[in-house]
Amino acid sequence: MSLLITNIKQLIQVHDYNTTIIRGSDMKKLPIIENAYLYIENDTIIEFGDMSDCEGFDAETIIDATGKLVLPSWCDSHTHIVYAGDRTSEFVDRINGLSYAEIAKKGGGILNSAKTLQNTSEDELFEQSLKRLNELIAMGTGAVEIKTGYGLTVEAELKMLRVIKRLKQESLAIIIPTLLAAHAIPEEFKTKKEDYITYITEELIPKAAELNITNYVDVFCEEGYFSIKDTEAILEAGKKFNLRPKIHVNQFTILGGIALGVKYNALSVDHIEELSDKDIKALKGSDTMPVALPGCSYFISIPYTPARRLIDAGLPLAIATDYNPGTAPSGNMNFVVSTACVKLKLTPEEAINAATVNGAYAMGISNMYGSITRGKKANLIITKPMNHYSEIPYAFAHNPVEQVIINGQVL
Ligand SMILES: N=CN[C@@H](CCC(=O)O)C(=O)O
Ligand SMILES: [Zn+2]
Repeated sequence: MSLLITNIKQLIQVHDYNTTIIRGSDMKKLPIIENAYLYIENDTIIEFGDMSDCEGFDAETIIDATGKLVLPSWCDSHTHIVYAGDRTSEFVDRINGLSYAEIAKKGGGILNSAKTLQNTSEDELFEQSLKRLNELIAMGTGAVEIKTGYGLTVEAELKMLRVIKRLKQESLAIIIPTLLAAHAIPEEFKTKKEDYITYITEELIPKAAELNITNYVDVFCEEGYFSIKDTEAILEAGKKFNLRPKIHVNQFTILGGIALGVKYNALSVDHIEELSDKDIKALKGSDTMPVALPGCSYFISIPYTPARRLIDAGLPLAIATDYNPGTAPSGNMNFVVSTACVKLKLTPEEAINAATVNGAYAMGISNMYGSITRGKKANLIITKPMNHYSEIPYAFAHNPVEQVIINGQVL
């Protein structure tokens, strides 16, 4: 199967060499070719260049992209899209002034979603999740991380993992599963949190590892959820099964989760609505990607990640949706890219780098995804007609995506 895309107004995120992470001031650069072509064989990018050099390709399919842009599809490195039902009643509570903690206290929050998921059949959970997955693919996402964390029992967490595995089998999208058993303390463990930690470390993680579906472990390191000591015990247990951390940190309070994540060589530390100079120091020189989730800040009205401080300190940054029923019920990466510009003060170049190469890095797949590079997988967005990539974040809440290509297949 071969595909030639011609007359591309701007071919975006073009790298001759395998770029796997973009840091600091380099995030301001977004390499493009104006009036370009792109040639794909099967699932792989074979060649690209100036339209004037587009000769000798005998492609089975030709797409004329006159007036349109082509860029790598979005890499959404933080989602919780496997959930059951919704939490619309909490939405109204929040409008009426209740905080995330207050809503959780009155029986809402993660435990509410866990109860619903435990009572939902595996098939039904799969159907609901597939619908969300297809919606976000249509909005330009080609690779997505999906967390467990609404099970909170061995049975329900494994059910979530099996659903993620099925999504992986049935969808063209690249799916990276993460085990988030330490998402909240179940009601029955409320007065004996230590026992839940033991349950996770001695039962849940070993059983989940047996399924061989995930390479990552997550913890909600936050006041009222999992302390630094709890988080360390879980990361230590994960390490025995080669599960690399991708953790929730600094969403509401700074507990020291960033330094702990770096100590355990976390692939990413996510949220960071709160940030100290000590956190920045811990991240410097590490292989850990900070991830901002502006959709969550928008939806529950908490501070936006101080992204400028991270990037201006020479660090990389990824952005993701955090798609979940409680704090970010949207998988629209176009909105995230726009919000990153408007609220996090990223330039369009920085936001696109954060949502492509660095998003792929935060899923451990940036050697194959996230940029237009010969030999990398052909995961692409063809936009609607527009003049410049800045229009993607500028026209917020518009859908800039006309066509999505995943692993060389036009959807
Ligand atoms: N904060 C922890 N986890 C999710 C929210 C989960 C929920 O409220 O259902 C987040 O990333 O925001
Ligand atoms: Zn999350």
